[in-house]
Amino acid sequence: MPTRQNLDIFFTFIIAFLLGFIYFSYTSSWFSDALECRPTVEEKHDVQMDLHFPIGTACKQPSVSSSRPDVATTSQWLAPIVWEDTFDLTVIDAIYKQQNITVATIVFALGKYVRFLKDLLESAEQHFMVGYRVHYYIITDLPDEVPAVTLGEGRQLTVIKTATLNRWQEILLRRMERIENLIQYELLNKADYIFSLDVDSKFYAHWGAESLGDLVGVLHAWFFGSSRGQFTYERRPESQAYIPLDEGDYYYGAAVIGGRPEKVLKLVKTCRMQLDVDRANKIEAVWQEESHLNKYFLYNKPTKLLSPEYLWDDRKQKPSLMKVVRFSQVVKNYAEIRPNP
Ligand SMILES: CC(=O)N[C@H]1[C@@H](OP(=O)(O)OP(=O)(O)OC[C@H]2O[C@@H](n3ccc(=O)[nH]c3=O)[C@H](O)[C@@H]2O)O[C@H](CO)[C@H](O)[C@@H]1O
Ligand SMILES: [Mn+2]
Repeated sequence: MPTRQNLDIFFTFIIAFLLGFIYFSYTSSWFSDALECRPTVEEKHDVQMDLHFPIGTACKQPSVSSSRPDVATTSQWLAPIVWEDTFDLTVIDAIYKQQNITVATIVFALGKYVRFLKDLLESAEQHFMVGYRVHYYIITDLPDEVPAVTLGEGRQLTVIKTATLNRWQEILLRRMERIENLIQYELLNKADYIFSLDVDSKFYAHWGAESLGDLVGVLHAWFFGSSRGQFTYERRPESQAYIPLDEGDYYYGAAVIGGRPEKVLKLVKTCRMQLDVDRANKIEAVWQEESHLNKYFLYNKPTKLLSPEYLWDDRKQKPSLMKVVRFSQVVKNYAEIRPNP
């Protein structure tokens, strides 16, 4: 016969167990992932990253001739260069949608640059990785000024407070180090892909999973088609970002850097170390972290290149080979917006 005391102990135990269960399921991401059957990043490496194509998906037959004879669609090392009409979104989405990926999107907005966040985020919600999980990480010294933007399903935003810096050059030089920390302490096991984006920008058209790759660079709008001698690489041998005049593939814009977390980590860590050496030697590369990025990409080739459709400039006339502008730098008054000349 159960006594009253035994029953009390029994029910207390049940209630404690239920409370523990609820607490654990709220606090443990492992638990919620397991409940949702979301694979760990390691499992994804093995299985999910295969380009599995669902049986019975209708799509056009690929052409054997080039769909874009007017532009180069591969680099010398056979990395694709992504242009409109070089990919079939039906096929891309059939492959990537089922991978249930999360794209971490890192944006710096310090000082007056917070004013660009609203347009950037609102346009991203319309055009950027729509239908995929996106986690924005906004790094700012003015967290209270981050605008409230309505986010779609599967999309979230985290604000990270950082110290104010009074030189714009310093803000740019420190980007690599901050991205390195964020990946190392937060994103390695949370994100499948990463993009770092300039905040003074806006999305105008589709930007989707065709942009994903192990290491992704973008061809700078102002230097596309220029000869390598004209690229604004760092030309002083004293800097770690030095590139000789007779070397160089493309001029890459630092406004867009992408890839798998471990690949981007290697990039930002290497650039940060080179920046540290330059700092110790009291030399600042001509285009700050962009010069170091260009050096990195010269000797560590990106696996996917995004055409200038993915980094245009509102001030620039659109040539006929540009069938679409997806993402573009907005016009700004440098003297008014930057903390120093
Ligand atoms: C299109 C492109 O590739 N742009 C690059 C270019 O000039 P940009 O003129 O595009 O540089 P920028 O003034 O937009 O600065 C780059 C980014 O740093 C952040 N920021 C900068 C200043 C500030 O006071 N607060 C703040 O938050 C913000 O995210 C901004 O978008 O060269 C810079 C280095 O000199 C960077 O490599 C930029 O990515
Ligand atoms: Mn910019």
